[in-house]
Amino acid sequence: MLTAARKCRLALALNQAQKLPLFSSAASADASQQPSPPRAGPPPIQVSLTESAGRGVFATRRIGAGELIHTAKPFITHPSSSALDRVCYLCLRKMAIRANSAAGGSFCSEACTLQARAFYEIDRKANWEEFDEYCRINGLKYPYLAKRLACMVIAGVTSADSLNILQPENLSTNMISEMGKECSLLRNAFMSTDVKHEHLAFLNDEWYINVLARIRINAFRIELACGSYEDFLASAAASVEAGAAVGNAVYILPSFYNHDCDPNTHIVWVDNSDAKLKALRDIDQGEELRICYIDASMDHEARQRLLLGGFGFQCQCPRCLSRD
Ligand SMILES: C[S@@+](CC[C@H](N)C(=O)[O-])C[C@H]1O[C@@H](n2cnc3c(N)ncnc32)[C@H](O)[C@@H]1O
Repeated sequence: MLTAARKCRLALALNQAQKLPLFSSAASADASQQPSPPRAGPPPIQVSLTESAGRGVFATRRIGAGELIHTAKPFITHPSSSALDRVCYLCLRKMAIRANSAAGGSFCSEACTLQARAFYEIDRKANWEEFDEYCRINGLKYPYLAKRLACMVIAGVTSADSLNILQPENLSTNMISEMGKECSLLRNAFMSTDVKHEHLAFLNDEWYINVLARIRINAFRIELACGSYEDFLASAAASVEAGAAVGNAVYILPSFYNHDCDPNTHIVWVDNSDAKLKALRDIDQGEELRICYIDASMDHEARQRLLLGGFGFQCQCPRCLSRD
């Protein structure tokens, strides 16, 4: 049973989420048929509390196997360092490597240029040498998502608390103390620019730790699938090109999907960071939609270890309970 206070908190959180551009449209496509054009209207899902895994995503009607449930726009993206000169700064679409491409990244389209212009300008003002070097030596990727979010906040395109709706990871004292260094490198990079100090007031250790705790548990590694959008609709689970990782991204609605080692839903990226959620089998109205956070081909022990270490929960899905 939900208490009135929990219902109220959930309603507030979802109301906040609905103000963000979470998804573009829902589409219907049976695996055996030609893909049909995207259908307008809200996707057939809702976020509600689960029995034991916090919030989750539930079907509001029967969803057929192969159906594209919805497409979600990312809230924050960042290219991986190896892909910086070959993917779009904003949407991570692959581009031809250009000899004269800007050091801080370039864009695939006018639309991406316009959408990112304000925070791209902030990004380009700062000297990232020390920050990049620290991340490179320590093999860190998530600080780049925090850096992008900081640029967006400074540019005024989002608020400093915009990720608070997402579940945070419980961080160890060790992790928290290491984050202090990352935060000071991030802050120092902006301090050397003409950004007004009052616009940097949010950028303290507490903000950084809160943001990283959410990014660590909710960020997706973006790997583009082989083939076209039609291939994606027609196949059960699109395959991924070798070395296809183009970056990382944080979404709002996809972050509410819980994990299952035998999932009924699959998330793929076809040509950019727009996430496509597709039903892997028939899903009943009211059933929870779950994706797999890890490589489902691993054995039971390895899956449990990874989920506990990386996401902080002991998987109790039917497959794990049967020790498969
Ligand atoms: C990406 S979030 C999913 C949404 C989350 N339940 C929420 O309320 O925001 C991942 C977190 O959800 C919980 N979770 C996801 N799948 C789970 C599962 N199969 N069993 C238990 N907890 C799960 C864990 O706390 C995990 O760290």
